Amino acid sequence: MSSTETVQQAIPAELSAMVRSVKFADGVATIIADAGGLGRSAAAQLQKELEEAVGAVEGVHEVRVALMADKVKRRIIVVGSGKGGVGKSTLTANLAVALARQGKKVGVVDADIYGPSQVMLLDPDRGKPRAEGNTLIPVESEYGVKLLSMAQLVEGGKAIAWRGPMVGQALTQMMEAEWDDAELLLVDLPPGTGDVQLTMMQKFKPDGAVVVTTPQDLALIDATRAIDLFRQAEIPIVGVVENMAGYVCPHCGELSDPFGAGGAEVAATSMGHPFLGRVPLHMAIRVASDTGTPPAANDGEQGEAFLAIAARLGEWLDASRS
Ligand SMILES: Nc1ncnc2c1ncn2[C@@H]1O[C@H](COP(=O)(O)OP(=O)(O)OP(=O)(O)O)[C@@H](O)[C@H]1O
Repeated sequence: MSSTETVQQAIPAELSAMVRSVKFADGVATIIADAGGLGRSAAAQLQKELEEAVGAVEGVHEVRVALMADKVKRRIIVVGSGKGGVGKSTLTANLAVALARQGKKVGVVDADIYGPSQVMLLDPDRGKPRAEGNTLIPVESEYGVKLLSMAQLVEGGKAIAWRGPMVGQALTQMMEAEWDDAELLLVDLPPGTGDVQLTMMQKFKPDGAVVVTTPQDLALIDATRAIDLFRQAEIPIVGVVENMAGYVCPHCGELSDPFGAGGAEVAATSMGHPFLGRVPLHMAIRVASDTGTPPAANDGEQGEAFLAIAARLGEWLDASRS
């Protein structure tokens, strides 16, 4: 006759430390195990091994395994800009890679539904996300960053002409994907203040927003508008980044300021928000980005500005941990 004790004895010694309770009644063995700290596949393996070991016990007709997992406290940081083309996607990809290098588990959501560019930046091999039921499984980029982008879900080169509700659904599917152990989601927003931003703020309440601008007056005015939108939605502003700040001549290395200089810092400070740093306009940044090798993945000069801004974001995340 099988009993709770015989079921317990059937559990392999190397798994028993994870088992919290075992019950056996009417042919059904119920096991509760602690899968905290285990990744998705290790947890699935633990479940399978328990089912096999206990299922082999005479008199056991059914094995029910319940795994307790650590609840990952996942935070959401959106990267926005008032205006297109200021380098929001480039910054998002490089911040993600830099934070992953610091040991953070990071996911990137490319919410720039109409002009997704994270695949080119982070996963030029163009992996396809899998789906389990209705849940998407993000692609693992080679930089240790998980990625979901509309570009993975639609055919390359096709224009995306969606209406508001469809955009909201696509965003929701990406945000509610199986992000597993990711503790931080960086969301690359489309430029401006449209449907995606509103859905994002109302439904997912980001923990903070990074606003990117270039030094031109027009970009700064638009950035101010983006900051205002976040402020109205009570999303804390992590800070402002000035991209394309100063042109580094690829021939002589001289720095000039075709778009002006320092405007973003002045604007951020006057609104009472931190200035996170500036990234120079450098041809090597564009070339590296276009070939899917974010400068922050390497120790070269072009990655330095991104690494410094990522460190500031990391400090902000640590300081605002509840
Ligand atoms: N600091 C930089 N130096 C050189 N090129 C840059 C820099 N930042 C961005 N770029 C280039 O500028 C272009 C626009 O950048 P990116 O796509 O990141 O902007 P965006 O704000 O996300 O644009 P969109 O509005 O299309 O989403 C890209 O070709 C990118 O490689």
